[in-house]
Order: sequence, then C-alpha cells, then structure tokens
Amino acid sequence: MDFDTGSSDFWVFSTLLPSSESAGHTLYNASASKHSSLESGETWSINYGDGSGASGVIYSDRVVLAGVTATSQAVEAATSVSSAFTSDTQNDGLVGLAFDGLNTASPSKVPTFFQTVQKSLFEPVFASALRHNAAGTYDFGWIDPSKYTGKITYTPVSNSSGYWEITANGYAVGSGATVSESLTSIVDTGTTLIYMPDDLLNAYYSQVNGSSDSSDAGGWIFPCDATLPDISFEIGSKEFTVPGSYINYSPYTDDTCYGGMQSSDGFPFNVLGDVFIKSQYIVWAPTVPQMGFAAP
Ligand SMILES: O[C@H]1CN[C@@H](c2nc(-c3ccc(C(F)(F)F)cc3)no2)C1
Repeated sequence: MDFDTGSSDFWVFSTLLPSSESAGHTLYNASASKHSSLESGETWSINYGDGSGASGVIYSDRVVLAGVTATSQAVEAATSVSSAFTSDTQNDGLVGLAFDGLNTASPSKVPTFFQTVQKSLFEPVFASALRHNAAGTYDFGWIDPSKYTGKITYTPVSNSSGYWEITANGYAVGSGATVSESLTSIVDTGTTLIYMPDDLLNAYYSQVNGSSDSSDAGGWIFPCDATLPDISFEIGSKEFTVPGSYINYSPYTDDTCYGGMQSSDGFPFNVLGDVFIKSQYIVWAPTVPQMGFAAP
C-alpha cells in the first residue's frame, strides 16, 4: 500500500477490476470477505497530481493495518484504475492520511483508516521515519524515541485545504545565512520531490557548478559528480536540514543528474515531498492539528 499524506481515500485494487487493469496485483474480494457489506449508492473517483487516477464503489469491512484493527472501515474498492497504477505492481492501493476535505466519496464522505482508528490508539498520532535508500517505517498511535535524536519541534498545521499545510519561515543553502521567506508548504509522503519557488532554486543551484534549468529535462540538472550543498528549512524556530546528497535524485543522461528539488511555480503551494520527509522523523497529529519534526 502507498501511504499518502497528500490524499484522503483508502482504496484497494479489487476483483471488480477488469483483468487487463488488475494483472500483477493482489485483489480485494469483498464477496469472499466475511465482514464486508456494500455501502450502496456510494462511489469514489480520485485523480493524483501526476494525472493518474482510480474510481470505484465502497464496502465497509474489517481492516487490519500495521497491527491496528478497524472493525468497520470504509474500503474503497477500485472498479477502474489508470495505466500507471496497473503498471505499478509494487502497489495494491493507497492509504490516504490527509484530512476530510480531500476524500472523494460521494454522496457522503467516508473516513480515512487513521480517522477510524485514531480514538482507539494510545495517542492519536502517526509518525513517519522514511529513509534514504533504505526501508522506512510508519508508526501508528505512538512516538518511538529510538527513531529520533534531540527534541521534537512542533509547528501548527492549517488543515482547511485538507492537506498537511505548514509555513516554513525561511531557508538556508549549505552553511549560508538563513533567508527569511514565508514558504507555505504541504508535507506530502505521496510526492517524491521537494517543490519550492524559483528564487530559492536559483539561490541553491547557483552553488552547484554546471547546473542548469533544462527545458528538455523539465527541471534543474547538474553534473552527477557535483557536490550538492545541504538545504535547510526554518520551521518554528529551528532549521531542518536535507543532506545535499538527497538532492541528487536520479540520472538524466550519462553524466547529468536530475535534482530532487524543483520549481513549485504555478502550484497553489510548495511541496515538501519524500526528499525532505526522509531527512526527518515526523510526528503527524491531526487532532491538534500540528506536526512535529526531529532529526533521525
Ligand atoms: O495527488 C497528490 C497527493 N499525493 C501525491 C500522490 N501521488 C500518488 C501516486 C501514487 C501512485 C501513482 C501511480 F501508481 F504511478 F499511478 C501515481 C500517483 N500518491 O500520492 C500527489
């Protein structure tokens, strides 16, 4: 399952899909499930930032995820998925972890898995400990002191948009001075890269010899052997640093690489995606709402 703090639908590949769309996936079969019942009249249809999407009907069923049991969870069963989902055979559905506003169920919205279980948890929080080039973890219901160092710094979340939206107060490139700039950003585990304004990108990539904003590549590229400075974001009163090596996202040509931080120009907000999220231990507390950040 793909855990996505940028959406609020809990959906799964199902036996209701045509086999051309479900080949290679593990399928939810409501009719073979002891506790399932159709939520008649309820449908859902979602589109993601990259244009992919899925739609279907809704059952309630007993769901166990990460050892946490939802005795009656709205399970959005796909009857149609876009080709990108069919091709991503590592993924049999999405666990939306954002707020109500983004749920696509109609005519009535349905709760996310976390909304269903949060009252039963030791603490109504979940925490992400994603890692660079290594498996990460999500914890539900508790904060694991073995996964972070120092103090957790909390910052308020604005959830009126349905997203985990925070405002960073500035940034620093490498060991440079902090530039004060209000950066309204969503923190989205389902988005891979960091997306920030052009002035920040120019300040950053100007420190990378041979970098350029390439229309062919669709963003900033640089020589793969370039030394990349760290980028720090000021959240609350503290700096949270992404190691420069995380900004070397992927090879573009034999010797040029594509940046893990690209332009948010034209977006309704900036995005702190996985390139940022995996540099921190993050506590997600929807009942406040607030988020906590600590170095891993
Ligand atoms: O919409 C925003 C909400 N969070 C971001 C997000 N995007 C996806 C996604 C997952 C899998 C695929 C596919 F398998 F390749 F199709 C595509 C998109 N999951 O979260 C963007």
